[in-house]
Amino acid sequence: MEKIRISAVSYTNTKPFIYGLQRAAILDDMDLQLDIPSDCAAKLIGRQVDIGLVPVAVFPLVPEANIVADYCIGSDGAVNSVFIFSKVPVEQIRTLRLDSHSRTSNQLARVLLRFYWKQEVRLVNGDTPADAMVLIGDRTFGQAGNHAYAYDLGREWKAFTGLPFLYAAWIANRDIDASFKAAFNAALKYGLDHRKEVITALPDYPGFDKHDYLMHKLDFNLTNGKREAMGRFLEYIRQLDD
Ligand SMILES: C=C(O[C@@H]1C=C(C(=O)O)C=C[C@H]1O)C(=O)O
Repeated sequence: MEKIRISAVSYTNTKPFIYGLQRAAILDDMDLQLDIPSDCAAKLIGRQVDIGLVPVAVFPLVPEANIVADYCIGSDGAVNSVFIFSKVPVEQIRTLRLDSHSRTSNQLARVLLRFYWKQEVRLVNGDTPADAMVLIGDRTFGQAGNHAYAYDLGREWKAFTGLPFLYAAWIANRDIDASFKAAFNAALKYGLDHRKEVITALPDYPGFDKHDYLMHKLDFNLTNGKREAMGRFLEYIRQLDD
């Protein structure tokens, strides 16, 4: 059998899933690759992999996109790893630097600035100085106190919409065999059920509570509320360029 090629996020948020997949009966049926989120997206869109844990902002770009798992990267309120770090309060932000690792959170920042905070901002790339920047993943751990203003975008989305948020989901770009999907879901669940072991094996990050992050801030269940949030979010993204 051809191996199923899978791209998963290389951050701490995905470690419970990796723990489960590495102990799964289907381990030999998979070619598991770890990538930053923007590369997960590019590989799934370009058909270099069959399944990816991909940022929801790119769903419309994935050919034959179909969700293959009941688990995801989400939060219900603050997530503690998706931020706008800013030199000024949000109503004074004029320039925003995006994060090259991100697809969803860059768009979430733009959506919140436009429709929630009602700010017009200019986007800048690379090392260009800016009033504020988007930063996601492990590079944010313990960093909130080092910036004049830190806006947790999971918290702000909930304040805006009352909804949880879906950052990334397990998406395929073709039909996946039902028995593989069942085993894949079981492996993800096994990893989530063993989060305590995963947390114990992680390094400590100064000023960052890894237990709280993986047990409480991240919410891994792909609920109806998160699906609703995805629909709302994709609709806002469409309106951004109007
Ligand atoms: C919560 C997070 O969720 C993620 C954010 C993503 C994005 O902004 O494109 C994509 C995948 C997830 O890793 C995080 O990375 O901190």
